[in-house]
Amino acid sequence: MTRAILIVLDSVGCGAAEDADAYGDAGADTLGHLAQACAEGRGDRDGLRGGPLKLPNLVRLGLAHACEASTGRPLAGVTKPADPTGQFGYGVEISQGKDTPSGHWEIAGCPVPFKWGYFTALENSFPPDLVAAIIRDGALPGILGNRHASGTAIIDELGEEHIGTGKPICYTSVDSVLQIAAHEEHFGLERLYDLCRKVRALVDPLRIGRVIARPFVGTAKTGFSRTGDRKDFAIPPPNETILDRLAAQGRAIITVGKIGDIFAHRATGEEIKPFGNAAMFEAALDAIDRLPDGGFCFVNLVDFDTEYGHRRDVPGYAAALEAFDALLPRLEAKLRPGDLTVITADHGNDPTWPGTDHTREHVPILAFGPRIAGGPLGGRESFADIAATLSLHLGIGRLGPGRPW
Ligand SMILES: O=P(O)(O)O[C@H]1O[C@H](CO)[C@@H](O)[C@H]1O
Ligand SMILES: [Mn+2]
Ligand SMILES: [Mn+2]
Repeated sequence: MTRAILIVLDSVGCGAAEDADAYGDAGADTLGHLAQACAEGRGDRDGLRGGPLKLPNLVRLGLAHACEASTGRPLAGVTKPADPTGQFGYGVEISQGKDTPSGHWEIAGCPVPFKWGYFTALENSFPPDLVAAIIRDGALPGILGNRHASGTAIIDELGEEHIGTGKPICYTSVDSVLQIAAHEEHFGLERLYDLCRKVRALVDPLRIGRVIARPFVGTAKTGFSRTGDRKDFAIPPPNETILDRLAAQGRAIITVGKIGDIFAHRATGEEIKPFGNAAMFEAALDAIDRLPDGGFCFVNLVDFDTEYGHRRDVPGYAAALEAFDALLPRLEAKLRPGDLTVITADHGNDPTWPGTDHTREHVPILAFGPRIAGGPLGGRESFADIAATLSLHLGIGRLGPGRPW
């Protein structure tokens, strides 16, 4: 029997998609622009990192080849090996949107067949009847925000007023999200989760992908910071995913990071949710040790997106990728002969791009394992090719509309 390990590097896109223009993202390129910025010295930060982007293990597996296949341009400052040891290519998203659920569901074999609802108005983003229902169902004195915002900026701006008034901070973005920030101590964490559950029910008819609890701590004096207790309340995937098929066949499933939230906890097996990429990587290593034959380990590493992409932090993004790269050999050392590991991403979040939102991009696909011969996978017409390949590898019958490689 074989095992499969799927790692999503959240937001690590590799070049604008064919339809990026429709999203205002023509020319975006998370990995390409990151490498370019680092090669030009814009990725330097004292005490953190400096110089060109150094990803020797990912590049050995074929990352630079995958990027070049996607964009037609070499990754700046990165030397490509003659023969990558992994299978390498890139994926094109067929689902609409450029957010986490669409990307992950399509990777898992379930492209999104409908259009998401969005709150498009930059100010007064939520319709008055929704605001009234949130206040009523949440027994709230009112809400703050009610606009498009960056989550770190809006708690700096409204955190103090939130503490003083007891009104939670509600905001959105170009994604299909309604986010609620509230102070863990003054408002209460469980109360915030409870409010999010109520709001989840209110926005179901609007096809909003996620209601996201954004707890924070601190004071106006010390500054406010978000905690690791973020929780996403997603709608469930509309069709069968590889997780559903595996669970139905009694296979072992271990999910690490926010995978449980993204799939609305349906067939997500043993969920492990530590805080931060490093802790999640350790949890993934431990999961691989414990994963029995026929099992599936599905990991999301979110810091690239949350901590660095949305914050447009080039040195931070580069350092996080380099840290992941440095850990990869420990994962490779744990693989057994029948294992297949796939590393990919769910969308882009170009840290050099205007604004603070995701970017509609291709995603890199790297596949490797002790008995997997390296070579090109080309451009895959859907992220669902990943689920198709993994399902055949695991012997559960070809899953979803994707084409296996
Ligand atoms: O600025 P923060 O709160 O991190 O928000 C970001 O997080 C959401 C989920 O990824 C995105 O839609 C984006 O708006
Ligand atoms: Mn994401
Ligand atoms: Mn994001």
